[in-house]
Amino acid sequence: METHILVIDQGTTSTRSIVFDRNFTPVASAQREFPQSFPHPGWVEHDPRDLWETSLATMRDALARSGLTAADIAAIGIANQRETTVLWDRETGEPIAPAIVWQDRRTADLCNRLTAEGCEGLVAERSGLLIDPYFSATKIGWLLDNVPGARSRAERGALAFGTVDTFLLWQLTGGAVHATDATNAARTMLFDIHSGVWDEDLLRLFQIPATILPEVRDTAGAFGTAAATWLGREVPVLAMVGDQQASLVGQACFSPGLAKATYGTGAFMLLNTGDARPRSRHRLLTTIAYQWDGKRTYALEGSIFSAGSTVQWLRDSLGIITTAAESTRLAAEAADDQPVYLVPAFAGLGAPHWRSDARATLSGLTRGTTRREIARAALESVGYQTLDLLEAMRADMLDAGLEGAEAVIRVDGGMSDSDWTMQFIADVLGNPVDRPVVRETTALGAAFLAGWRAGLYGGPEEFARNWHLDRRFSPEMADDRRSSKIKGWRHAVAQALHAQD
Ligand SMILES: Nc1ncnc2c1ncn2[C@@H]1O[C@H](COP(=O)(O)OP(=O)(O)O)[C@@H](O)[C@H]1O
Ligand SMILES: O=P(O)(O)OC[C@H](O)CO
Repeated sequence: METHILVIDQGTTSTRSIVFDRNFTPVASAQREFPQSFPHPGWVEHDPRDLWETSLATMRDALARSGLTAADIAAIGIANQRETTVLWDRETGEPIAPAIVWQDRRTADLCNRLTAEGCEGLVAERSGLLIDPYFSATKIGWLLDNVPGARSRAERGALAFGTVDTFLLWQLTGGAVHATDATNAARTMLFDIHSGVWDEDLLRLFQIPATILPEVRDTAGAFGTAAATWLGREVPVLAMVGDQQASLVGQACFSPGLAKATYGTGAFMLLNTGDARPRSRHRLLTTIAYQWDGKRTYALEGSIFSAGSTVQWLRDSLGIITTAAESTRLAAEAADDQPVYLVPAFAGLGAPHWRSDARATLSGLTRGTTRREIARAALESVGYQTLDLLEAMRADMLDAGLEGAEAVIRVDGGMSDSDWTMQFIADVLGNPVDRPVVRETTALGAAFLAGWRAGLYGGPEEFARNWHLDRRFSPEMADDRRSSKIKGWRHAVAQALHAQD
């Protein structure tokens, strides 16, 4: 009986596969890490074969652990790290080079040049994005120009491009399907998010031949069939979705005004804007939240580069904690009267600043400062950065004459385990923060989309009714204390930015 869903969650540092039953309860999972490669400063690469092999291995392991067989699986859903770029040979399926990961900054000079030449308007208008090495377009161009023979092979139709979803689908279907979904296409900087097609002007600007591009399909829909070789029987692939959009779905943020924030290594906040595509005046991204039945729903997105990674820095570089959870205990014991600020610009600052040259600062130290105050400053930095994103989102919504973001934000990701941090976020936002019972929202979102399309489950309304609150964190901080803390943060950010000027 085809009663279960198998999800691949292919992330930046590890791949997981989870088997869900028809009520979206996870019944078995498997996880594998794979090597990260940093061949030069600012470069980040993955071996695309690792992404596929860990996907296959974890799918098989999760299925074996569930005690089920492929005959019990109604559909496969894929959620994936976004923007990461793969080029492969259509004949052999072999990648022509390592995947260039979303974090890779090697095309920064080209992006700066295009911005200086005034191309930002066209890019923002069509793709909803800012010109930045984060997105796929300049990564593809780099591969075409730097892998010997790549451009001419691409021009004669011998190469295929894909984000990770597309590469995994190609492998799963034995090269039969070269497709992506609208959420992933929206991250390439080559896609017209308004009409839902590859954009000829952007392709010309970034010098990308159309021959390499995948077909763009609905987020929930038919993507072909995984070959019987992999799981012992053919299984349809019925959903593909970028991981941050997957968690927006998993958090049941289907109505305009609903927002989610995922706190993992970095943090990503997405606000559902419905049919509206507000052009951000505060350096946020306009992106596709999901597409089904040919209809696109949009979102505003802000990304914070350092969230959980700031806690990892306390652990691995400073050595002042031994586990991530210890940061919470220390922060709770910190002296209240010490205004210590950590601006975690370890990899520059993301939205709304987009300053890759900014560097981290730790300020307000006195002779009495201990690791407690530093741990608290690290956790608080996540709250302040969330505030900066939320304020930018509200201002954009107001400018566009749209309803502002609803007061409640749904949170998930590893760091949402920290009650102290979630309470601080609620305090500094002056808004409630809701944490759901199920925090595997990325895989859950992909499972819902595939299960819905497989006919195992009703639509979004039914799924939304099954979203359950674990805990609401309500703001408790006094207004004057809140204002003075925010003022201190703004001052610290200004210092971090000016230090580079
Ligand atoms: N109790 C906690 N307090 C603070 N940070 C935490 C806690 N638990 C996990 N983290 C942080 O959350 C991150 C892991 O979250 P996860 O969602 O698994 O990340 P990713 O998917 O990006 O790998 C780590 O960076 C870790 O430092
Ligand atoms: O793989 P994650 O969870 O770090 O997510 C990465 C994002 O999709 C990058 O845009």
